[in-house]
Amino acid sequence: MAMEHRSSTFEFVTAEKVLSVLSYKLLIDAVERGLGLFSKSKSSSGQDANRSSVDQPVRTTVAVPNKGFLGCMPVYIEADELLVTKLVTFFPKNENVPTHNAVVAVFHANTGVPRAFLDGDTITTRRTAAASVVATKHLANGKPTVLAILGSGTQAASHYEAFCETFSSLKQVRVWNHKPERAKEFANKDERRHNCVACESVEDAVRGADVIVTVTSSSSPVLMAQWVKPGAHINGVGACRPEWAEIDPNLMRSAVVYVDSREGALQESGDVLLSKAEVYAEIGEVVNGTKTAHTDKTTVFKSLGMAVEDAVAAKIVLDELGL
Ligand SMILES: NC(=O)C1=CN([C@@H]2O[C@H](COP(=O)(O)OP(=O)(O)OC[C@H]3O[C@@H](n4cnc5c(N)ncnc54)[C@H](OP(=O)(O)O)[C@@H]3O)[C@@H](O)[C@H]2O)C=CC1
Ligand SMILES: O=C(O)C1=NCCCC1
Repeated sequence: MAMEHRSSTFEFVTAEKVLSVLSYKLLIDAVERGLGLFSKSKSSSGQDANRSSVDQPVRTTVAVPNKGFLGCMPVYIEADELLVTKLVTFFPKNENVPTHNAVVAVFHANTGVPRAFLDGDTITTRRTAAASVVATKHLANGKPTVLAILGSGTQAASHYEAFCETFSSLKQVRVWNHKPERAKEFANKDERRHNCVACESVEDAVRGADVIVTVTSSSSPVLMAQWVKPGAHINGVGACRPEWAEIDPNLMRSAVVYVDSREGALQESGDVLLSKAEVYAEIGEVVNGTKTAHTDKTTVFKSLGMAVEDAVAAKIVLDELGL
């Protein structure tokens, strides 16, 4: 559907179209490259021939008191001539409508003229799981056989899909939710029941797990240090406000902590700020080979979500649809 915009036209890409082309196979490679470009951009000087320019400020947010917030996430990726911004809302108390809603706007980088508007929900859902997969590929200690997912909402579903598709070594996925019936519903879906079990407690879910994903809207820790197997890898995906946390501060302090953006984490992540944990590296630095993947230690990838991930996802959609 083309929309008139002054003398030019731009496309509106529906949720169905995004879903039809945004495969994890394409996305995981693209997100990995995007994370690398983002971290390389800041670590090299303007004189460096290998410099890769990514201009991505930390997300700005406006709050709707007692309800949620609107986040604005712009980025320019010079190497791909991508000028993109996502607008995303998070209203955690929503019932019967999604808690996250997003649109992604893509502009022509040479003129600034709008090029396309994309439904942003699948982009947000899938690129976040793709980022966790990338971190897990680099940081997990060997091939994971047991995955624990804390939370049973939209991100739980995308992480289940992306991890099962990527890690053929997985034998069991355990899911916990603060409302146990929802964990059971999640695990009993036809396409999941062959390898997915619902657990009554977080401890039962994470005991012995190789990889743990926290995808809750909790503002206080749900994952405690004493339950985690030494050497496990944790993807901390929720708790995107400076006063919120999902992970025990003791676990944050004792693990090797990786983030998507150091600057973002130091402004937005309660898990990092409240625990005063040291941030060892950006995951993009590991991708670039400039920081070590401490696979033998307990590792946390604290994900907050970045516009660079949305932009590379939007590029896949536009390329695949020939727009
Ligand atoms: N890092 C990133 O890039 C991104 C992070 N996120 C974050 O990931 C998290 C999950 O997002 P999403 O799956 O889309 O959200 P959903 O609303 O779909 O799911 C939220 C989950 O958290 C559970 N939950 C709600 N309140 C609590 C609580 N107090 N304690 C424990 N669990 C709770 C919900 O259970 P129930 O429904 O049964 O109440 C549900 O299982 C959120 O924090 C979100 O902001 C999201 C997008 C990107
Ligand atoms: O990156 C995103 O998109 C989001 N991150 C944190 C929660 C809101 C959406």
